Amino acid sequence: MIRHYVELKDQHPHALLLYRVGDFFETFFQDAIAIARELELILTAKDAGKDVGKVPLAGIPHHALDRYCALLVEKGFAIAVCDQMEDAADAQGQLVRREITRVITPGTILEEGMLNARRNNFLAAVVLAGNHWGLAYADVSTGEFLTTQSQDLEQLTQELMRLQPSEVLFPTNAPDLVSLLRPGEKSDHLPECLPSQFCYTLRSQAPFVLSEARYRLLQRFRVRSLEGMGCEHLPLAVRAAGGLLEYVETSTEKDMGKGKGEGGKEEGERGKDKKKEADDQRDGKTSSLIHPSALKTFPLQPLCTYTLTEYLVIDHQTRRNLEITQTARDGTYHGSLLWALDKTVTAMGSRALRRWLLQPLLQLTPIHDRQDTIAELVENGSLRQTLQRLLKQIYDLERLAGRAGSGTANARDLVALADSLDKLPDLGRLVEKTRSRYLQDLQTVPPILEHLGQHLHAHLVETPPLYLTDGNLIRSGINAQLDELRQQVEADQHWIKNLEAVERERTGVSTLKVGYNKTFGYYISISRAKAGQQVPDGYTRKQTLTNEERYITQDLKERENRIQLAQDSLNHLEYEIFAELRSQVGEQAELIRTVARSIAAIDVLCGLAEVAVYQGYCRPAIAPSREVCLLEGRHPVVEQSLPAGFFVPNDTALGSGEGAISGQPSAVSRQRSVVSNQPSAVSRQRLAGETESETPNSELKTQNSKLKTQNSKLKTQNSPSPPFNPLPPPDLIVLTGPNASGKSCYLRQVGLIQLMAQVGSFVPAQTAKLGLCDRIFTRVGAVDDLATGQSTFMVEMNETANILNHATPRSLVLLDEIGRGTATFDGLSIAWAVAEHLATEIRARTIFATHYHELNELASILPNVANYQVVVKELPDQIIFLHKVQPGGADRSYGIEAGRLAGLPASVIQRARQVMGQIEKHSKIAIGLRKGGQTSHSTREKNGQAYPIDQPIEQLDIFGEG
Ligand SMILES: Nc1ncnc2c1ncn2[C@@H]1O[C@H](COP(=O)(O)OP(=O)(O)OP(=O)(O)O)[C@@H](O)[C@H]1O
Repeated sequence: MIRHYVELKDQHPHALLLYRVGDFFETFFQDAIAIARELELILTAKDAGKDVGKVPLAGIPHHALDRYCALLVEKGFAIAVCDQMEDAADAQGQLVRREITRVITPGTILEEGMLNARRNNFLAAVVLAGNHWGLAYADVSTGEFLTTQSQDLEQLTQELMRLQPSEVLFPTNAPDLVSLLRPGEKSDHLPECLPSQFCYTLRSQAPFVLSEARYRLLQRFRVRSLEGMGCEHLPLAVRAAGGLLEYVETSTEKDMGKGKGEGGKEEGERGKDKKKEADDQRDGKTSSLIHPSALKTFPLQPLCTYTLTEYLVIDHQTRRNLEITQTARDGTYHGSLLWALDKTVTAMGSRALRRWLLQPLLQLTPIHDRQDTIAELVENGSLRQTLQRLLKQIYDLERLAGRAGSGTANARDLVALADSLDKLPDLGRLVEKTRSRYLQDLQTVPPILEHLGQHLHAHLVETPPLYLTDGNLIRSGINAQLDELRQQVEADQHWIKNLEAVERERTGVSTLKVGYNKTFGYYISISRAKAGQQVPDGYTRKQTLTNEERYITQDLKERENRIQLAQDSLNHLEYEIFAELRSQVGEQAELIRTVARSIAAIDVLCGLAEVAVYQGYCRPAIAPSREVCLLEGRHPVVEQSLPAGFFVPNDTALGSGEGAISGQPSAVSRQRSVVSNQPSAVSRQRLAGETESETPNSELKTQNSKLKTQNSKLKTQNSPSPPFNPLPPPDLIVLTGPNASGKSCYLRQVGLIQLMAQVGSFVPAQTAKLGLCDRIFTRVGAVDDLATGQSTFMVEMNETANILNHATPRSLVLLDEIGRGTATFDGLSIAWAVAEHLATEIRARTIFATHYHELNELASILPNVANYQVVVKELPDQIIFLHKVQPGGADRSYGIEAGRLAGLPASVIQRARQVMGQIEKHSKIAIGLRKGGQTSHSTREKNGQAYPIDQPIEQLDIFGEG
């Protein structure tokens, strides 16, 4: 047995091998040590013979296989399940025949209990060629199969972070090709651009070679060219997709028992195995893990090619900072944007919403389509509610179709699918008179699906058993042979039922009974007292118990055999009829999934309409401009977390000019860019203490005033703009305010509203006018990244560098404090330079929240910068947070007050106040900057750059009085 184990292990070295021995799935050697550690099981030892000695052993009870497998897969292990294919008794002293029945890897799960209904389970494949890359991904449970190709490895990392694949295939020339690298495991064969938190399966290069990959795709989808799939001319995308397909196809081949090993099955033995499967399942012996005789192949949808530029780019940091699908603090769903918006009623809808939030759109038409549908569902509340009631009754069609297509659906799955298909005509009628595109998509139900639902109902009983080989799946009146067999079994069972009365009368033994047990089958029992007197004619003793004797008769045995045979034929026939039904469903898997996607979209839109109604959202006007214009905007998550009416809404006005969107700068932006060519000079002059009237560049001034006029004109045309500030909307807002006043909240609210608008959702504001943006960047208080050995400050600088290198005038940049992790003046200088660069060189729409009040100076230097502050009310002993954003800059942070509220000892607070007094009195830099350069600055040249220097700074005497 150990030798067989080792042989199998050699064939599946990347997987933990669970080997059925009686009631346990055992593991030996390293696998035993691994599962004992991972599952907290007891590690024992087994004697493996004289030559080997004791080997480590750990096992799990057979009935708990699914649960333990789910745990292991979640931890990133692959598992090979080796089951017994015959009873130990049948083996007659030989080694029991065993086979690998299923190989599960994190990316190829189909088992319902192991999948999260509300999110996709992606398997990805990556191909690299220098700085270029190809990425394909598939969800084998829902059939999605996509591929793309691009350059810039950073983008690849970001795309993988968006997908969060459960397993990534990577071709390499590594000698150890079969190993599966668990999250965090390092390998020399993995390039740095592949994030280490995923599971990697190293594959050979062969299936990823272009010709091989292309051929496989052509074969699979029965096409002559990949043109229709959009990737004929994208070699890296084709290679990744072909390599992924090969993995999926070979995993199923393996699962089908095509692998070598002791138990390679002959065709003739299949029937016997089915019977064995039936027996085992009846006895509750086997797990519900997909059986090899059932698993065909994963039905994947035709390959789709996508480009990264189709969607709003949200990098991983921004996804985390905006808490789109999980909170930044503890990674929970509760408290995320998804949580606030998810009012879907189906698993398909929930998965779709997650996808939509992670891929906001860049094109106006699809955004308008979604908005139109939400608007219709907002207006027509009764339609929305009836739709949601109906949607609730629809099961996960995407995954049910997948299980049918892969031959793993059970009868309950098909009944659920039929019930769901039955609802389609009702859905169609309900949306008959609707106007918007998504609702109209549901108007026509493909007749073939309507018929399929009826067909399934006509064949399958209402509540079939869980196991397929137990019979009682198919209704009577469907198949003549089935009816005949059933009648025969019923007649024989009737005969046995009557036997007790007949035999009592014939033998005169009134206590005679007819019974059944698994070992002996049917028997006649007579109490021992009576049996002692007289054994009736034709009775053969079979078993003696304390109080009774058990007999059989020839007639009874014959009937029993007939019942058994008929029942076996019956179960077999039912299974065959069922399998035929299942493959009919499988043939329609693609069509079912198309309908499922329309249903999922409607579910999402109904949910978004519901949130819009109950939370009072508005439909944003989206235009190809640079505007962010919000009246009474709110944070969608914080608002829902606070009691009704507690959230303080705030206005936002940012950015103007249209040209940047289309790539053709408008007059306004052209003029602004003239300004942007000169800013450093201006700011340097300001910093150097020159007043505006002394500015030599009078042309610049004229440009600026023209710009202001144009912007205010634009603003009037683009009403409704909030009556927020009479000046043209700035490109950069410097946002100051005390600790905990609401700066971060405001910043994120603007980002989330922009994102929601590009998802097509209504937004939490009274009115909203938003330009399409190409990227949202955020930089929010960093934490040490110990894993990569980066300090807080370095993480912050990396993130800032990324923003400055990639932001465009179409981007929205949200900066929550920069430069905090270093010396105050270093930090302030960096913050200043970053803000200046964003406002003048990049001209991205930016909100810069900061405690460096000195940055307020920028607004008086640069025309496209404005100051806002979150105001508080100061009482003698405390401050009251008003959470209101208003024009102007705060001059204090009330940090010491925040410390007092947090419970710092009174003596520390008092001392801090004293120290602050001293610093304020003596810090020339701070005072100088705050006074807007009115103090005597001078400039000097260094490396060709002008920069300000202050009067020599006095040594601060913060410990004394003077
Ligand atoms: N507009 C608002 N209405 C009601 N409550 C708000 C509002 N904005 C923020 N808050 C509340 O105030 C708390 C603090 O807000 P936030 O974290 O945004 O402050 P902050 O100014 O960024 O503070 P710090 O400078 O210390 O980072 C939030 O957790 C939220 O509960």
